[in-house]
Amino acid sequence: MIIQKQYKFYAAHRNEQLKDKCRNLHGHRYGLVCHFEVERTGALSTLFGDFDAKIEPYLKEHYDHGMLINRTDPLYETLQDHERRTGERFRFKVFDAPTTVENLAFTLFSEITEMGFRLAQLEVRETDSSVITYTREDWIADNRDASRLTGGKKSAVTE
Ligand SMILES: Nc1nc2c(c(=O)[nH]1)N=C([C@H](O)[C@H](O)COP(=O)(O)OP(=O)(O)OP(=O)(O)O)CN2
Repeated sequence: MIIQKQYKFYAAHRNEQLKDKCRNLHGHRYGLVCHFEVERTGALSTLFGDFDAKIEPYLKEHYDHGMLINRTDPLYETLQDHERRTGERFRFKVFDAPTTVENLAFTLFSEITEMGFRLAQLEVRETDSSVITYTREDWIADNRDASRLTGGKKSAVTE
C-alpha cells in the first residue's frame, strides 16, 4: 500500500554553474509529495501523524527559510565571511554538489529514509511548471555512483 504525504518549505538557492537566470540568487516554495510504502497490519498502517512528527520539524530546522548552497560556490565563502564579521547566522543547507532539484531529491530521499520510512518515490516541485519524480531506482543508482550528482567529481551531498 502507498500513503501519499505532502510537505513544503521555502528556500533560497542558485545554480552557479549555469549561465542563465538560475545563476541569480532566488527563492522557491519547494513542494514535496512523498509516496511511502507501508504494511497494513490491521485497520491502520502507519499513522499519518507519524510521518508528520518526524518530517515537518526536520524540514523546519534544516530547510525552511534557509539557503541551499553548493560548498564549492564562492558565494558560500562570502556569506560565511559575513557571518564571521557580523555574528549574524544564516540557515545553510550545504550540498557537495550543485543545488539542482535532482540533487535536492536525492538528499531528501536519503534523509527521509534515514528517519525509518520507505519511500517508493518522491516528487519535488521547484516552480509552478516544473516537478521531478524521483524513484527508488533513481536513488539506488545515485548511491551506487555518487558522481552522477556532480557530473564527475566523486563526492555526495550534504550537511
Ligand atoms: N533539470 C533541471 N532544470 C532546471 C533546474 C533544475 O534544478 N533541474 N533548475 C532551474 C532553476 O533553478 C529555476 O529556478 C527553475 O527554472 P524554470 O523552470 O525555467 O523557471 P520558471 O518556471 O520561472 O520559468 P518560466 O518558464 O519562465 O516560467 C532551471 N532548470
